Amino acid sequence: MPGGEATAYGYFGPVGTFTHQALLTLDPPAPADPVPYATVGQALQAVRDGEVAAALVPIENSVEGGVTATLDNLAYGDPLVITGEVLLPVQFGLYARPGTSLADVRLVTTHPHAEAQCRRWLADHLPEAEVVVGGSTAAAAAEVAHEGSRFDAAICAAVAGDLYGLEALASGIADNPDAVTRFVLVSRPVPVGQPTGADKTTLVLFMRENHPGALLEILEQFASRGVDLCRIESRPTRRTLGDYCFSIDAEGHVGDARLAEAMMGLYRTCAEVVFLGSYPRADHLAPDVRPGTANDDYAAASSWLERLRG
Ligand SMILES: O=C(O)C(=O)C[C@]1(C(=O)O)C=C[C@@H](O)C=C1
Repeated sequence: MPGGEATAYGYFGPVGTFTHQALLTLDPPAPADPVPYATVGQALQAVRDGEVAAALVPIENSVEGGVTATLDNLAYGDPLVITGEVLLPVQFGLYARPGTSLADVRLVTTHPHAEAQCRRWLADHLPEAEVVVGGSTAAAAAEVAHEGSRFDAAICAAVAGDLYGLEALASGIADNPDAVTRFVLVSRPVPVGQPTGADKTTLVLFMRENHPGALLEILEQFASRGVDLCRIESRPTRRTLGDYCFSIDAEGHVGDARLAEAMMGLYRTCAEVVFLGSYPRADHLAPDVRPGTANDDYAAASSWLERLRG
């Protein structure tokens, strides 16, 4: 970087995406002049290239599930780590150029996750309309705003509709009004922060070979140490059809003895364990520590073993 290390953050843009709104709620706040990128891949590549200090990208939605562009990029690209997360309730509206009525809408554009979250409304209110999925909800709004755009309307946030000079044809159109998207702040590998008592750890696990009970062996590492999982999904390894790895969020921090022990068990059991960071939970929920799994319990067990070994 000319002029030294980058300090600005990147995000999945343009201005007006849900990711941009989530960025504005970061605590501590993001440095001034965040940089929008048109795709999750470009935002994460900018972090790898040192163009930005970190990037905020969506990873999971309460209705549509994992954002595969993010999960796969983190699992397979050059190493990156998650240092924080943000939760944002997401609500959608249908926005069009002023003067358009609902009856005029034939062609709609939006982000694939937004389309999936408004499917019922679209089937009920615009059964004849075609939906073309594109970059992001805000990019869809910007596209519709062009005079002469082939699209009649965009599904996006009210912020994006207003920003790009569109008018709401309908608001609150999500099939589930309580949907929440989770975003993660990603940087190049940095020393892991201190445990806060309410943390999450993200891992990707590659198995040695497929065999009966392989997933159970992974789950046992967590279960026997009283570690709860917040998310587990399988993703193709891209090697051969039917070969999958597991993307996991576990409750706790690599500095917590029970999670560290579970990770050592995974290291022994799996072909590869990709550590994607331990970071504070956005909901500040502290884990329910099962009897015998606190740091003191592990320390007492180690001292006992040391005494036995003389
Ligand atoms: O397109 C946007 O506005 C985004 O920030 C992306 C994204 C997603 O990837 O899930 C974020 C939240 C909504 O669920 C829909 C789209």
